[in-house]
Amino acid sequence: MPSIPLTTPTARYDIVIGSGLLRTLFPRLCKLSNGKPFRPFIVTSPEIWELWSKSILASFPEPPTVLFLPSGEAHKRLASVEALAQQLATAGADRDSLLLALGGGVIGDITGFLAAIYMRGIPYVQLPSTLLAQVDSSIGGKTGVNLVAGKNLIGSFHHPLAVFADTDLLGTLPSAELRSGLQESVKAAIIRNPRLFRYLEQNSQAVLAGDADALTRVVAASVRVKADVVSQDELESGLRMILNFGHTIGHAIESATKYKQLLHGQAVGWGSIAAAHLSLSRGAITQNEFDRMVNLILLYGPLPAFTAKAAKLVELTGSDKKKRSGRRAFVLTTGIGSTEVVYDVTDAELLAATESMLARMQQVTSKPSARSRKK
Ligand SMILES: NC(=O)c1ccc[n+]([C@@H]2O[C@H](COP(=O)([O-])OP(=O)(O)OC[C@H]3O[C@@H](n4cnc5c(N)ncnc54)[C@H](O)[C@@H]3O)[C@@H](O)[C@H]2O)c1
Ligand SMILES: O=C(O)C(=O)C[C@@H](O)[C@H](O)[C@H](O)COP(=O)(O)O
Ligand SMILES: [Zn+2]
Repeated sequence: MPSIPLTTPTARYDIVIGSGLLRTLFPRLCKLSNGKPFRPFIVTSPEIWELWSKSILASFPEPPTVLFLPSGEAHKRLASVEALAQQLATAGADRDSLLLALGGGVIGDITGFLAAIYMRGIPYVQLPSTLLAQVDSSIGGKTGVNLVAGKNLIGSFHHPLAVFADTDLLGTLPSAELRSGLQESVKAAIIRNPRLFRYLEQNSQAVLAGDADALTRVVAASVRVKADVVSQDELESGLRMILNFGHTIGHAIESATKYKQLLHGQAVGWGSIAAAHLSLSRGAITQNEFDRMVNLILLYGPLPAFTAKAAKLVELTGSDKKKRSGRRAFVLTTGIGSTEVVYDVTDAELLAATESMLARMQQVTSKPSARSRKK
């Protein structure tokens, strides 16, 4: 069973990946707490609990308290954090309590933030239940919520005590969610792992069919990329920005569509295509590299169409957190497996790349998406 360590100046923990982890959760938590008593609180959604409560409860001597949050990106906001904090207080949670985030990136980001601020900080463990959460969001300690003004604008860095990525959970994941998560793995491959890139190119059938070995391999390779980057730059002062490849425009798309039209991974897929266009226009990648990147992104689609103008998207990049002293930081790809962060991308260049991405969207999608996220 892969167990990948992540070490930063403030934290050290393992990301354990494999089958059957939920069924053995309680003894694993006892080991983590070094014999100190702890009171577990599970934060999850009713849908996930319905599917997986039996497995989770199997290892607990007494049922833990469960706090529910409705599914969906639209609930990733401060009001949800306050409601959960109130429930924690009413249930008597204290600094010996341990939050367990059982869910996708939305539950993980909210629970991590709640853990960061409840009583000025309590511990939590990530139990990622979507592919996206297993390959990306459960790792690295970025927690927070959205504002109308922009994505993840409120939050903190607060690392979990451990990440237990039980790959059995992926068995109940809808196909669109699996494909959305794969966009973050494609991102990891583009920025830092040419071997993963080739594996994703050559094994799409097995990966998309949910083959357990193929998915475990993709999760482990993606986690290694993220753990390696975060270990070197915990607070995103430099290297960590590369994990934001595709997110400058991706986040603008999510914000322009009010977090309702696209899944995060789908927005990142479009944003990655825009970033590849910009990289091509600067001569940072060859036409062949560009084609392989776009083909791989679309192979793990379909990416639904959305409604937003290029100029609006460029305007919305104004709230990007990578900005330094007012200068836009942009993550370019300089080849399969390599990146460069540049500070001289002009509005005109970004607009042209965004327009090229929108033109591609017109080509590959016939009609606007009817998909809308749960409110
Ligand atoms: N903190 C980070 O570093 C980081 C990294 C990447 C993404 N994110 C954030 O993650 C969020 C997206 O996460 P996501 O894609 O996991 O979406 P999500 O959390 O909304 O989950 C997607 C859907 O899948 C359902 N679901 C979850 N597990 C399931 C299971 N095992 N079986 C069946 N259904 C299941 C959920 O109920 C939900 O409806 C975004 O808010 C994004 O900003 C954070
Ligand atoms: O962990 C990181 O660093 C990332 O950028 C990972 C991204 O996939 C993720 O979507 C993250 O939440 C984006 O963070 P933000 O700081 O750009 O809001
Ligand atoms: Zn992301």
